[in-house]
Amino acid sequence: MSSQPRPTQRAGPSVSTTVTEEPPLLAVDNLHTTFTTERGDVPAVDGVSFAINEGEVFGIVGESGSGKSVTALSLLGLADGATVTADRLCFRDEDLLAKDEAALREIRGNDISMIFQDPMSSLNPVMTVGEQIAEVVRHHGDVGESQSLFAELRRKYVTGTSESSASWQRAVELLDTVGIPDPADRANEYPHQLSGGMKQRVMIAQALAGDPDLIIADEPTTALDVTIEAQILNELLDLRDEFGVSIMLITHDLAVVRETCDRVAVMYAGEMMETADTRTLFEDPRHPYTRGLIDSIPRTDDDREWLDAIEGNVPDPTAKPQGCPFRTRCDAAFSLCEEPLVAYSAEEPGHRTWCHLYNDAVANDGDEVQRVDDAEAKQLIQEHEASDDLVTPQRPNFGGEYR
Ligand SMILES: Nc1ncnc2c1ncn2[C@@H]1O[C@H](COP(=O)(O)OP(=O)(O)OP(=O)(O)O)[C@@H](O)[C@H]1O
Ligand code: NI
Repeated sequence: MSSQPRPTQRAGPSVSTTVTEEPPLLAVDNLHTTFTTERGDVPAVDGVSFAINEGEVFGIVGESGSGKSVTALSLLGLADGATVTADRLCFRDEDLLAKDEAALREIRGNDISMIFQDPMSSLNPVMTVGEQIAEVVRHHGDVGESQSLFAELRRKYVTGTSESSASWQRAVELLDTVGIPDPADRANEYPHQLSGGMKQRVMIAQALAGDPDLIIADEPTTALDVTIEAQILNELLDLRDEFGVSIMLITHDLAVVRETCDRVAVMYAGEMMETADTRTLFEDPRHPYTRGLIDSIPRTDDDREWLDAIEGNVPDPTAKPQGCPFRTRCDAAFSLCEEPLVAYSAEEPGHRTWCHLYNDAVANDGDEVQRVDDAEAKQLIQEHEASDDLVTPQRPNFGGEYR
């Protein structure tokens, strides 16, 4: 993005990026989210698989319209008007698809929190920020204060939360944790009294109040200038280091990914293009789409226009080319690209590329096809599809029944 301060580069993934003994915190296998609209079905997420480990910062990156937000919303039952299916959608060993709305609400309050780009979508403009956080703290239930409806309404409309109460003090502590100066005073302010960066911090504090294991942050810094962005991202990384919370970071900015994420999934048109640990993705990008995204990261301050940006746009989900959805914009497209996509594993564990250039019957120099045996390649694709192992090499043994 620019040479302005960025979060410092962490020394590589802090968590094993490969096969873990423990089941992942979140396991998503073959997720499909289809909206039913007047103009027909919109397959916004079309067969996405990934896993997030404990304490990991996992990035999802892709251009606008690639299905990042819908993926996140689908995990928590928030994709209104959509049908969500998956071979597996598990938080720890719990099947999220089997949960009803009340159970999902509990999970959203206590296990998985979401932070959005626009803080005002989650902050209440007529409540002080301390009040809003204290409410979440009480709901989480570890301060022993009454959370009866009457008590909450009385606090909300009459007394306010007492500043000597444990929930208020916890709220102030959380505001301090996320780097808000003078937190005791700030707690008494309303959202509109705070700058964009401070509002975003309040949202993070609110997300933390339920003591979650996973924070899903959807473009949390996109609306902020780069300096504030760097601070907020650092704040998020500190939370991971301090509390071991896992973070799913959604962004269209690969520069942000490079400096914050342990592992990353590149999405395009509702599908996976490539997954790898972050260092591998930047050192050895395999998918032409990933290369295009990396090439379009501005290198200097003056270079803000994305000179090498990939031409064209993400196709509408209703009008995707069959086979690889990227092929119509891809310089390396060749005869096989109309065949269904499968994941090809690279040498580095967990590095997978959904691109037929990496079919064993294709000889390529990583950019261009040198030779292809079509019949053999198609055969391999079919065998590949049948072999679930290749698509999810880390598949843990849950032993449950999943839709
Ligand atoms: N409620 C909805 N009804 C119909 N289509 C939808 C709905 N929500 C999203 N979509 C479509 O799903 C696709 C993916 O959208 P999504 O918001 O997930 O993209 P994104 O990767 O988050 O993009 P951005 O970077 O702009 O936030 C888009 O084509 C979008 O138009
Ligand atoms: Ni989005």
